[in-house]
Order: sequence, then structure tokens, then C-alpha cells
Amino acid sequence: MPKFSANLGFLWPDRPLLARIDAAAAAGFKAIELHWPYDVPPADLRAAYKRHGLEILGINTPIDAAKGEFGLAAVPGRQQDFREGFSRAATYAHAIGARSIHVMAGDVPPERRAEGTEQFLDNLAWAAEQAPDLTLLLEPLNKHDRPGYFYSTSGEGAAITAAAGVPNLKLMFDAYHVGRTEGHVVERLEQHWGVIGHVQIAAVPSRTEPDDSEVDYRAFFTALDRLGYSGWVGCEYKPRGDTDEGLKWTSALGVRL
Ligand SMILES: O=C(O)C(=O)[C@@H](O)CO
Ligand SMILES: [Mg+2]
Repeated sequence: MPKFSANLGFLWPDRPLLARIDAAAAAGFKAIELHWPYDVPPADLRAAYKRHGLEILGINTPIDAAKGEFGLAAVPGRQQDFREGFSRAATYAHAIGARSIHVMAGDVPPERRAEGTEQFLDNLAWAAEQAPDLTLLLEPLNKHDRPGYFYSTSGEGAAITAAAGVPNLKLMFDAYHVGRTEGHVVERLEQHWGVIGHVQIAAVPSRTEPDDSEVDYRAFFTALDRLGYSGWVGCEYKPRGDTDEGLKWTSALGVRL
């Protein structure tokens, strides 16, 4: 059975980030991953997870939610803004001791896709040079949740990863996004195995706890074991109610945190 990390972008939404870290440790998680922790001073964040002996995995490049933006790496004309945001992410990741950054592509209209692809590749090469010690993750987001996003399928993510030709660039395989629009999740996992750097899960289609899902997560975890996955599986779901109560999905699926 793989190891599971708590995605504190979604879990324990009823409390501030530092309290989520305490909750994750109390629930038995040994690793955490974050979305946008930038409002919390890095020293406080580091002290909070170190106190519990947790591992810290990754963060996302900053977004401007007020402007409806979801990343900038592939957005034509926003190269300078992307680079400033990436530098902020790398500085923060180094300060807290995180090991990866999800480089968010952003929304790109179909007629500007070629331009977006060129810019994305250029930005990825630049970012990889800025932070050679960090893993950069690429994550296609399904079209139901984010219709205008630059990419939506695991195949597109793998193609960009290959085209960038950068050693520290990997695919984030979020089984929720893959299951939501592509299906055949184990087949996709096997297909892209060589470029996968991190895995995330949630029920399909509800994005809640993974015990009531169109994706057969028992089979998915077995496939990860068979493939020899030694990384973490990020629990990136939106709890149906109380997060601790919802963790009974672990025993339902034979998982021990
Ligand atoms: O939405 C997801 O899936 C993520 O992993 C986030 O990092 C970006 O929204
Ligand atoms: Mg995800």
C-alpha cells in the first residue's frame, strides 16, 4: 500500500493553515502538501510541521484568484509576471524545505494555444534552471472544473513534459482529473509512468473522500504498488463534512496512515 499525504489546500477547511498541520499530524499523516501558503510566514510554517516530524512535499505557484487567474506559465504576454511568481514560489519552497512546485499553466484561449505552448516551454526551461534542486510538476486540470485551462488530459501533460526536455520536470498524476474526463485511470497511469512525479486522489465525480468513486481506488493503489511507486499519494479531496470523520475512508479501502 502506498504512503498518503494530507493536502492542506482542501482538508480541514474549517481552520487556518497552521491548525490544519496540527490536525494532519493528529490524524496520523506523515506528510503534507499545500496549495498557496504564501500568507503564512515561512518560519512559522516550517516550525509547525517540524514540531510534528512531518515531511513537506509541494506548493503551487501563486495565483490571483481575485482576477480569476489560475496560473500564468502558459498565458501569452504574462511572462514577466509568471517569472516573478515563480521566483516567489521557489523562495518560499526553499524557506520551508518543500521539494516540489506545481507550475500552474493558467487559462489560454484556443486561438492562442500555439503561442501559449511556446511560452510554457520557454518558462519551464527558465524555471528549471532557477530551481534545479526542486521538482517542477505539471498538472492538467479537467475541463468540467476549469474549462479554459491550458491543458486537460494526461496525454497533453506528458507531451509538454517530454517537449520541455528538462530533467527536474514531472507530471502530477491526479487520478481525480484523469478519471473525470479520460477514464481508464490505471491504463493512463501505466502509459505515463516514466514521467510521473506525484500522485493525487479524490472521488470521481464528486471530488470528496475516495471511498465512493467511479475510480476503483483499491485497484489503483494495487497498480501503484505493482509499478513500484515509492512516492506519496496526495489526499486532495473536499471532505463531505467533518474531515476527521471522513477519514474513515481509509479503513474502508484498507489504508493505514
Ligand atoms: O486542482 C488540483 O487538482 C490541484 O492539484 C491544485 O494544485 C491546483 O488547483
Ligand atoms: Mg491535483
